[in-house]
Amino acid sequence: MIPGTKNNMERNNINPHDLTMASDANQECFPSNDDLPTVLLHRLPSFNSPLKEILQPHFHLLDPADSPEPASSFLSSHAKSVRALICLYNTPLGAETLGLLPSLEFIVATSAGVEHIDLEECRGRGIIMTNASKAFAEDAADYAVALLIDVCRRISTADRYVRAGLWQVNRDYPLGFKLGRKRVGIVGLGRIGFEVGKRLEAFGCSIAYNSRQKKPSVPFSYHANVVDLAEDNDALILCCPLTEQTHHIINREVLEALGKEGVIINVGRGALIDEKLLVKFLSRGDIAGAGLDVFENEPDVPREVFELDNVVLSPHRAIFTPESLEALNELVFTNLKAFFSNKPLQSVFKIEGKDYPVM
Ligand SMILES: O=CC(=O)O
Repeated sequence: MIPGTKNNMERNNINPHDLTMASDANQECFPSNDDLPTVLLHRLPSFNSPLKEILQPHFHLLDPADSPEPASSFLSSHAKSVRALICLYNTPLGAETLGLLPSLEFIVATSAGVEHIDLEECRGRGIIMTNASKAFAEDAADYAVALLIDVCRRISTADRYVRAGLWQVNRDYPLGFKLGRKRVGIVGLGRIGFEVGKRLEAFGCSIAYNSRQKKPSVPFSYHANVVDLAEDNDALILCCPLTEQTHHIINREVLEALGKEGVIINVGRGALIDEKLLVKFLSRGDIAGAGLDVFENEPDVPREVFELDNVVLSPHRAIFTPESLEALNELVFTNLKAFFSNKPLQSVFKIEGKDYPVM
């Protein structure tokens, strides 16, 4: 366990600058301050300031946010020696920025999804990459299941009903429907999708999935095609990364196959769904409901869904808890330490060939 995360620091009253996290391997690797590898902070989430404190003693950190210069001129003049980079999911990392970093060997994405990173460019340059789904999978899966239960049992709607004083007026609040024994199709069986499946099995649901390849070691049934998955299931839960192949993977054909009783939950990325079409299907009752943590143009949410009681909305928060941020900080630190000590990385994904990241 990494000692320097905020919760731990508060609990244990530790000063992050006193941390002695450098292992023997680290000491061998970084014998003096001058030899600390340069790590660029390509924007950190504002709510995750402990990460900087954790990394500070072990790496030479370069943070454009500390400089009054615009990021691009800062990078042109200071970033030639950057060997590793930490980046945030909604900050694009394109060929132009990567071109300012000739020594870059390693990218640490602090997100599960990496559609903001130019993967082709990284592949071409042989840059290694890790993402954060290992830290986030359990919390994202809890949230996906919570959204599904909320939509099925109408919990958010019931909350609004009670708060509006409608219970006194009408005792017949409409029934929701049972989750147990429902058939659930998971789109994308990476770490998050697998955790969703595990949880829903415990509720007595039957689980099927679609992903690029059948996974020999999982007990869930595989559908090579999302239309078939929608046809055969009562709910779809989207957990896959956004790529050219998965953009609008939920299209008219899939929504029609899901049908009037079908529910869709999205904790992946907004653009996995053709959002305008989804709104039409929801408004007309052509699918039963949706639980949406992500949207095509965040933070904009189509106004029409505000009127719909069969939709539960959430501001892209599925992955975040204090615990998952603590796990993220641990993962980022462990991976950087491992990379610069030539040790195996956690949650690395291959970026040669046609491989895409797992969420
Ligand atoms: O949505 C957030 C992430 O991809 O980590």
